[in-house]
Order: sequence, then C-alpha cells, then structure tokens
Amino acid sequence: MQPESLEGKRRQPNVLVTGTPGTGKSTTCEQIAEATGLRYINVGDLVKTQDLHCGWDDEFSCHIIDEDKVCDALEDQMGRGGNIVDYHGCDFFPERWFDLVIVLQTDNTVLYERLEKRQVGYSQNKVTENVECEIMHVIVEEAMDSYRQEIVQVLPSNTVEDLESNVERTVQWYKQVMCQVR
Ligand SMILES: Nc1ncnc2c1ncn2[C@@H]1O[C@H](COP(=O)(O)OP(=O)(O)O)[C@@H](O)[C@H]1O
Repeated sequence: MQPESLEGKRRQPNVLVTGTPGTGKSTTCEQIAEATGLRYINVGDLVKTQDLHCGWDDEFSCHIIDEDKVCDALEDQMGRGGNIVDYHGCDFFPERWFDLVIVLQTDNTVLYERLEKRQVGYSQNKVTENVECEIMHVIVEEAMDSYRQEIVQVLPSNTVEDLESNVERTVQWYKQVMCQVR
C-alpha cells in the first residue's frame, strides 16, 4: 500500500472499509479507529439514527438506504478528512472521498457460521443471500469498478491473525500518509 497525496484540502486521509456483512468491517474499523484516532462512521447505524432511508425492505428486514441523503449528510465531514467509513456497499460514495478502500473477504464456510450466530434479524434467506454475495465477489467487483485500482486493497478476514495484520498494515499506511502531510 503506497500512500499518495491527499485529495483537495484534507489534512487527514479518509478510509473506506467495505465487504459483505459478517466479513469483519466493524471489528476492523473499531480497532483502526482506536489506533489512529480516525473517526469511525458506521453508515448502517447512521441510516437508522438519522432516518437516511426511504422505507423498510420486508424481504431482507432492513431499511432501504437513501444514498443521496447519506452522501449529503457526510459531505462536510468527509471533506475535512480523518474518517474511517464502514458499509457493505461502495458504489454510491463520491470517488474523491477516499484515499484507501479496503475490501474484506471471508471464506464461505467461515462467513456462514458467523452469520448464523447473528441473533437479530438474520433469517436463513439473509444468511444465504450474503454468502452468495461473497461467493460471487460482488463487493470486490463493485470496489474495482468504483475506485482507482491503486487505492483498493482486498484483504482476507478469516482469522484473528488476519484481523491483526489488516489493522497493523492500515495503521502503518496511515502513519506514512500523516508523515507526508506534515
Ligand atoms: N478476522 C476475523 N477473524 C475472526 N473473527 C472475526 C474476524 N473479523 C470479525 N470477526 C467476528 O465476526 C463477527 C462479525 O464481525 P463484524 O465486525 O460485526 O462484521 P461486519 O461489520 O462486516 O458485519 C463478529 O463476531 C466478529 O468478532
């Protein structure tokens, strides 16, 4: 991961962590945020708490995200930099927002077990849908189509060792970027 200069007037980078639900985005983001001081933004939570949705999807038991509202709500904060954003999709954010895009990937069987353990709102449909999404590399392709390849990192997230390594390499990247900005 070679840091590049930051876009616009940002004094700190913005990082996007994406991937199928259950791949470890929030766990990874929380640890990176703690080590770097980046502000953690969980877009799913934001959609709920700030009503950035256009209704409820009965089939998948989730809010239907209003992408324009989410982008409007985050624009100023993202312009200032210093954020780590967590969402299971990535094609509707402005490309200019991010300096690094991490896509977490988890083996099907591991992901299946993780999702089955989820208590709230995880029907069999939803588990199967998400595992299929992972098998088809939906989010990896979305990220590759939406951002410059140089800033996209596809990282395995199967084990605690993977988690530690993903956090460590991102913290190192952040430190390098901050050295260049100063
Ligand atoms: N690399 C990893 N190795 C082992 N367990 C993990 C890893 N990443 C996440 N987990 C565990 O998997 C579950 C789902 O992780 P979570 O961070 O909530 O995923 P997401 O935010 O992508 O939905 C949690 O119980 C978490 O502790």
